[in-house]
Amino acid sequence: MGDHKPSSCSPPSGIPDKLKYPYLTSLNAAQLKAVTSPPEIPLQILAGPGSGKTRVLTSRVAHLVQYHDYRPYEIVAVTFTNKASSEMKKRLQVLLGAKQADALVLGTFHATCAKYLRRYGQLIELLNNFIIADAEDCKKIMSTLLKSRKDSLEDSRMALKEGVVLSEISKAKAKEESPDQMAMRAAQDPGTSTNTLAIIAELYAEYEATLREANSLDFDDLLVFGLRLFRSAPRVLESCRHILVDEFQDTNITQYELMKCFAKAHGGVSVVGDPDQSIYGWRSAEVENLNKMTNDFPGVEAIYLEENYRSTGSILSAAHAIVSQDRARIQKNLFTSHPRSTPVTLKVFSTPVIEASFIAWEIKRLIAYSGGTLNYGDFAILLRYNALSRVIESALQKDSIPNRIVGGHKFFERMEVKDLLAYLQLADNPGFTPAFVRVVNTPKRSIGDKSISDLLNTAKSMKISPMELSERIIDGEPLPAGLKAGIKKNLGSFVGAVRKLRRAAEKGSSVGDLIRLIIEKTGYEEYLRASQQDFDSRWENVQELISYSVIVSEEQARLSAGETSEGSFMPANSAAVEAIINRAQVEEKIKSETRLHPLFRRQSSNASGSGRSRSRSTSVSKGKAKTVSGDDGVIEVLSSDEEDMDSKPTVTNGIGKVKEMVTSEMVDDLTNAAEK
Ligand SMILES: Nc1ncnc2c1ncn2[C@@H]1O[C@H](COP(=O)(O)OP(=O)(O)OP(=O)(O)O)[C@@H](O)[C@H]1O
Repeated sequence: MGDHKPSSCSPPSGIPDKLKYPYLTSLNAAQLKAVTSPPEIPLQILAGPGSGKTRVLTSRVAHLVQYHDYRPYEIVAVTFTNKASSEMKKRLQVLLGAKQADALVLGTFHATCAKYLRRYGQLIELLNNFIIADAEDCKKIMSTLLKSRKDSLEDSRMALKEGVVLSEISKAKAKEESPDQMAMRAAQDPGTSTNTLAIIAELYAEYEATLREANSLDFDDLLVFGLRLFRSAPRVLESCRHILVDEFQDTNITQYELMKCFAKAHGGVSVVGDPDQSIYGWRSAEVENLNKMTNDFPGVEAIYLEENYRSTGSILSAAHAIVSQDRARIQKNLFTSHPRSTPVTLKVFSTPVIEASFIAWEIKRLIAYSGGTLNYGDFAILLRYNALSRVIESALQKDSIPNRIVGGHKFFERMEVKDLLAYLQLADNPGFTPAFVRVVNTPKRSIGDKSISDLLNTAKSMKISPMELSERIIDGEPLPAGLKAGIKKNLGSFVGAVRKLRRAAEKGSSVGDLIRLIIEKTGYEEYLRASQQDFDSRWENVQELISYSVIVSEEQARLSAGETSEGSFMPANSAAVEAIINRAQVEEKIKSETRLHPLFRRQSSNASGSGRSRSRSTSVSKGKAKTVSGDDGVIEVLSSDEEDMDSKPTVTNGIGKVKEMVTSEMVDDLTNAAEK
């Protein structure tokens, strides 16, 4: 650690006169101790939720200025988000006045580093007019790099997406790992995913070169280059006498190193954090930084803020009963002067379905009990992971409780669920074009938009389905005019997978086994892993779909016991496939009540269908599966893509290109199948 330089104005001992420093009057004893702790003693403020840490942090800054006579520019205060820093600034403007508050170095780690790099970047050969590449810019760079490797990636059946590669690069930068070091890591650990890592390391090197050529820094570079600057020219931080870090539990290795650089000149450091609230492990946060600080800064003082001003006593004791089971946890005992109030209820259910029904029932009960003071918008349901939403969505829908998934899609609207259902639909009904469009190139098989539109156009002119056309091509029929010779090779694995699926279905494989077969024959798991950042969550959805199919199959078996299903395509499992698809359809029905998809509108106005009606609609009624009257049960499974297209303009652009080449009916199909 750097040498301690005594503060120019040593603090008088004891607690200052509160009347002279009004911000001290609203603090409790622990808060007061934290705010007035001598600035040269490294300080950890361990603050529980709702214990006033923002108040303490801002008061401490005010105290450094007003009591210890620090110049505002000698204080660096780092927050985790821009929102938090503007909130802090507002409060400091009140405490110190606008002029002094504006002179503080206040912002996120990224913004603070950017400030120093603009001023001193030339010391590390960085032009000070560098451009900060935002997420969209980075995606474009990576997309160009991936395109230039398209053939080799396809040869090795690798479907790398920009987001996945960028996320790996970001993780590497968070721990100061260079492209060469990443390549070494890949070489040391052989395996399939390591092969992917080796390619990512190469892309990382190319990505860095592209950024440097354009005099650009991405967000992570701001930290990496900041660190480089502060290490090679520590004098630029001479003026920093005290650094304060908010949400310290969420700092990563690079941010911790930055903090050390800021504290080096004068040793003044205060951090506020709560290890119990560390939620950014997935973004390289190192809760260990709290322990590291104890070693790196001798004499660290820890002050605990344990009085909670936000929650009732019951909520606090329930929370404590849970977190205190972590033996390695830094002990904190939150208390509150609020009453205990209504106890927290813990209910244990024998099945997820019963649990979900209870949740729906309880919401209705509480609304009725509140005499209208509560409504649906006042309830939140937290889930441990995404895949759990399926049962709960189902229960809420049964009880007509309107709901939305925050920050994601409903279960049956999720990409992976729709992909797998589309394969089932295609095996079941080869004439169903939207399913064909959705999965003919999923996972990637080098069948681009142009090839798909050629297939659709040719099939239409031959009055057959594109699936049938694909099968004929694979069976050796002469390639119709308008199709490129290479298409046969690329269609091979797709047709093969659909046929295997169809055969298994005819033999009566369960729906769960059919889904497993799709995954195996198409390499869907590997595809998801390589193309989706949130692979784990998506894979859980796949597992949930399999579990759901088992439940539905059992229900269907009970319902149709004793009935024969003569002439149906998949005798043993058709009703289950239907029921799953209809479940997705019901979801869509609810959504389309307010926003009808064009394709759905057409179906509604022409219920007899346009040749896309399901070949086995009879088996639905036989199996007594829940249907939506008058609609083609399958069309709607894909129609929720409209929402995805709204939110992802690049996809719309891609579709726009295809639209020029196909008929309007096909456009609807393509529109339905577009996603990602
Ligand atoms: N000493 C105090 N006396 C009365 N109210 C207080 C005191 N300290 C904090 N509060 C109140 O407690 C609430 C939480 O404060 P604050 O937002 O500063 O907490 P926090 O610890 O930053 O919260 P979070 O859990 O969001 O991190 C606020 O309404 C604040 O006004």
